Amino acid sequence: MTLYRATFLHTPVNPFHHSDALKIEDDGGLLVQNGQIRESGSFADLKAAHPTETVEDLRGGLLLPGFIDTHVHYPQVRVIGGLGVPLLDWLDKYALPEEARFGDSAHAATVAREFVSGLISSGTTTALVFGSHFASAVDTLFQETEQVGLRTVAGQVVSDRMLRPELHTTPERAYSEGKALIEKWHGKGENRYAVTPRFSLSASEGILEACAALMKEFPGVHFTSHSNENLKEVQTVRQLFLKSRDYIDTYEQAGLLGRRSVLAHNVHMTDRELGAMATHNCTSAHCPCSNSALGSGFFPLKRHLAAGVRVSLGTDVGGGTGFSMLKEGLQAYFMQQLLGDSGVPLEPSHLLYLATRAGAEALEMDGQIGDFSAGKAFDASLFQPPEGSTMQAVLNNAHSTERALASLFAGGTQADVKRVWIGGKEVFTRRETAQAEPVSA
Ligand SMILES: O=c1[nH]c(=O)c2nc[nH]c2[nH]1
Ligand SMILES: [Zn+2]
Repeated sequence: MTLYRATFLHTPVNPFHHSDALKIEDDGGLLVQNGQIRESGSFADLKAAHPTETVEDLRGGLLLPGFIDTHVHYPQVRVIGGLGVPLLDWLDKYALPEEARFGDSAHAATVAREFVSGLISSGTTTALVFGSHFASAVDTLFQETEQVGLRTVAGQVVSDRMLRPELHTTPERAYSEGKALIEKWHGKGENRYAVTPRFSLSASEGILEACAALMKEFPGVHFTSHSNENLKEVQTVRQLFLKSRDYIDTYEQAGLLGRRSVLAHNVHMTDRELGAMATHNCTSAHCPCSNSALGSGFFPLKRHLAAGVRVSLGTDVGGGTGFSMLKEGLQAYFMQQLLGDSGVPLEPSHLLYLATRAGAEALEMDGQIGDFSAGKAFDASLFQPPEGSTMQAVLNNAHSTERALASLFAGGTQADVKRVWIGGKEVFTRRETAQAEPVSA
């Protein structure tokens, strides 16, 4: 067993429901055996109870539960930064041409490495991933995540209209390729499968039926898609699905909504749609950087909470601007501030919860990951800014550990991630480089 000594913070309960949800151990101890946390508390108590265990000293930074990104696109790493256009134009101009390249296995393998290393080096240990339209590229992604150990819920993206011909499939092929991928990867190591129609705009009723058939045949799989992101998209979906009451109803009528369903965005929601999401116990993945970059709109967090809809956080790379869940937390905070009375004032506890435990709940993995309680896997990220950096000065002089957490969300980047563990295995260690010196006159 290893006794990790660290300043750690976590949210074992939901801060939107409990005012004391943020738990802080300034000099904490986590006793880890076979990748699982056996005991969690103060270092002094754990050391007294286990005087002979090996101690690994992680003091000097903040240890957080590994981030859980609940909406991120594997084939969009290289289109990060396509600014200046709304969703449907962004898809045509940036995302879809790049996604059409994933029939090329060498390209798919190179980007799979970029994608997985981008996530773990940002402190993300679990991700709900929008895969590729090409089954072979999804297989490549799972091979990479299995090798690295990233906890991954992913699936083949399916569509049969309004994208481009290379990205279209048929209901029959969507079913047969999905079935083969599920049988190969769902439950293998830390991989799970998510049935993934791209969005109702690009999916006929036949595609949604094929998705439902897979979910009926394999009840443990997850479901993910997009919904209510952009007004033009919403209007088009309304015209395409004349028998549906609204956007959410297109998925609801197909029988795709349940406890393991995560819908990204949900910016333009009716009260009926929020009620339906609450009834089906599914989750909205809020992607604030993407919503800002694409000008999609302000996420109605207050209305989600009032309706009892679960909310988690996603980076939405590449509509979003990078893999940092710290940046997503900050952008969520900014947008709620800008909403004034219609917004929810977010505190550090909310940001940490949204970036960690909320994702575990969205994926129904909260019995296993999401916080540092005894019994959870040791999935953790150590944030320790480089020597001489501004962030180091800020954290070292924070008035409290809670303030340090707020500062980390405000100014932390990938450069501040020092070490990352998944199930007790260290999957990322920062290479220390020579310190930059100011040039003297
Ligand atoms: O943000 C988004 N990114 C996408 O790739 C996409 N496809 C459909 N809807 C989408 N929204
Ligand atoms: Zn997306």
